[in-house]
Amino acid sequence: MERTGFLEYVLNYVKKGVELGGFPEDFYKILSRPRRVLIVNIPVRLDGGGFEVFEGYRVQHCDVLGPYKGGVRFHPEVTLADDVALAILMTLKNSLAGLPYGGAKGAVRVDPKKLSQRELEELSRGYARAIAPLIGDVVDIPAPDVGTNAQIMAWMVDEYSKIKGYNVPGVFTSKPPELWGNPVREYATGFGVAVATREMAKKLWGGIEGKTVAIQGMGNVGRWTAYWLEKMGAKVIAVSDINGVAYRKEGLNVELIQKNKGLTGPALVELFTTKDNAEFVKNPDAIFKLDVDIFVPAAIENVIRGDNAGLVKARLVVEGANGPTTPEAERILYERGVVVVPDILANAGGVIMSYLEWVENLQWYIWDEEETRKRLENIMVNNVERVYKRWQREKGWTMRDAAIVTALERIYNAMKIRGWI
Ligand SMILES: NC(=O)C1=CN([C@@H]2O[C@H](COP(=O)(O)OP(=O)(O)OC[C@H]3O[C@@H](n4cnc5c(N)ncnc54)[C@H](O)[C@@H]3O)[C@@H](O)[C@H]2O)C=CC1
Ligand SMILES: O=C(O)CCC(=O)C(=O)O
Repeated sequence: MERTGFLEYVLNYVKKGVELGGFPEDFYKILSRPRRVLIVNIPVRLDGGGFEVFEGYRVQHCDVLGPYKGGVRFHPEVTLADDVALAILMTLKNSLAGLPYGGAKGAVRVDPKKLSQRELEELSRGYARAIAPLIGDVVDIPAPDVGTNAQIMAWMVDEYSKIKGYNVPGVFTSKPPELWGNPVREYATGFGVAVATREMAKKLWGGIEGKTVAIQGMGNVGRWTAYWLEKMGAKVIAVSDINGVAYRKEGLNVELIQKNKGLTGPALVELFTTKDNAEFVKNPDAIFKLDVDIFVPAAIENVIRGDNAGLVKARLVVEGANGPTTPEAERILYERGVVVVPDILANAGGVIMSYLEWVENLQWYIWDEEETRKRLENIMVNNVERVYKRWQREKGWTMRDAAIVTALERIYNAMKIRGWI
């Protein structure tokens, strides 16, 4: 497997965590490799005739704390090494959140936007069939990530249930509310990012009210972060996607997100410029340089790098995406006094909500939306508080160091007590 920059960066962060936490070197040796990797090839009959075969993966990184858990990415450029990096992040994230889960991640090398609805369904069902021997509701529980959504989870859970011959609702999470899902999961990651931002804004400035925000990426995470941050009193003045940035100094009309639930990505950015008088800046990278209090990268990994970290004007960066900040950028931001709330803390709302949905599914029980959101919010608030306190105690550490060491402690203790190390 060829290592990508992303995997190198994640391993670099883990290695630093193992050193800072005073763990034995063998612990790093174990964590630096996934327990199991499955490579699959999925043939799909194309509408125009003929077949395309798509390569996919399911990486199971570590299950010391419980069943493997993590999303599935549909992206044309995703590699096996990226998937390993994402699976390692899931092990850390699930540990930090206090969930009874290990870490995993899946991926298919495909641009889902280029498939028809029928082709997408065939691919999703084909992927579920291909990984079926290695997953299960107490074994490995996938969910959405970039390029996948609740409809895709519905096809996958249906396919898996057909193989088993009975309904298995808990084998995939983030399903539609009509099919064993919980309405909170659709916005859970963005809601969690907003809660983490609000809690950190209280620490830095005494509150979130009136603080200006720029958000990169208007997919599932970005758009719901914008929605909830505005509800909490922040002023979202810029949002971006691959084609460019929508900017309005007085604050964007974020209600448009709720009113146009079907729209995401570039289409949503365009809506702000046509319906909300926002200025459109054609260069998507303009988002980094804006004079705002808070910047939320919520698109993809490796976007804040050594070459642009110096341009970030925000005092607080909250990682909605997984792995958006490279180690070099992290050092530059740290030296400039920019606080970075790390991915494994900030975007854990998605998997925390997945856990709540899974608990409902295993018991065939249903919680209502308000009750579930309250549970999610309490867990997020407690987790931010725990990591913040640890960070304050350890001079010279970044907030990521504090989060990773806290996550590693739980994993190490479980390995120790099980006799694995
Ligand atoms: N969906 C979830 O529940 C969770 C997602 N994440 C992470 O959050 C990030 C976003 O995920 P989703 O919102 O689910 O994906 P998504 O596929 O719904 O949206 C991603 C958006 O980012 C845009 N984008 C890609 N590159 C960009 C760039 N350079 N500049 C601006 N926009 C760009 C895409 O066009 C798309 O609209 C990923 O890193 C993912 O791993 C993390 C935790 C949970
Ligand atoms: O909800 C889940 O299990 C997936 C979450 C995920 O993939 C992530 O946090 O990156």
